[in-house]
Amino acid sequence: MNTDLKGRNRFWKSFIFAFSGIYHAFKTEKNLRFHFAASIIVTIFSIAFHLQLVEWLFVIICIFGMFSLELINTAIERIVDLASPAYHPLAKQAKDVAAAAVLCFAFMTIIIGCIIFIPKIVHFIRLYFG
Ligand SMILES: Nc1ncnc2c1ncn2[C@@H]1O[C@H](COP(=O)(O)OP(=O)(O)OP(=O)(O)O)[C@@H](O)[C@H]1O
Repeated sequence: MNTDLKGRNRFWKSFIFAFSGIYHAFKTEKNLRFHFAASIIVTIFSIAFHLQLVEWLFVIICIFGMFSLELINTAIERIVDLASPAYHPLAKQAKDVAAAAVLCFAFMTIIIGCIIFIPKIVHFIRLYFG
């Protein structure tokens, strides 16, 4: 019973720690705030264009995937700053490779966004202005 309660406390505490991580990253990383603004705009467009279920799934994967990668990138930056405050070529590689992972995912989201939204935007323009 006692260990049950301890386990449950630990479970909720891990949520609180995770949310404080999100809060810290949001406060300090302007890229994360940019992604947040972009994801709100994409969500508004998704609602306006009445996306199909599969399209919504791709949009959700892109939004949350981007946030997750950006948070991991922030964690790597902090670890590198802690381990190597002075310049070191390995510290540079670690930060640059982590940033490259974010960039790769960002390219993927742009391609998926173009595949989903360009035909809908073209259809909209033809319907109302063509
Ligand atoms: N300790 C270090 N040793 C070597 N190169 C570094 C080190 N710290 C940063 N760099 C290089 O400088 C770049 C910018 O690092 P900086 O810490 O200013 O920004 P960041 O933490 O990578 O990104 P952000 O601006 O999103 O916080 C890194 O991508 C890396 O190439």
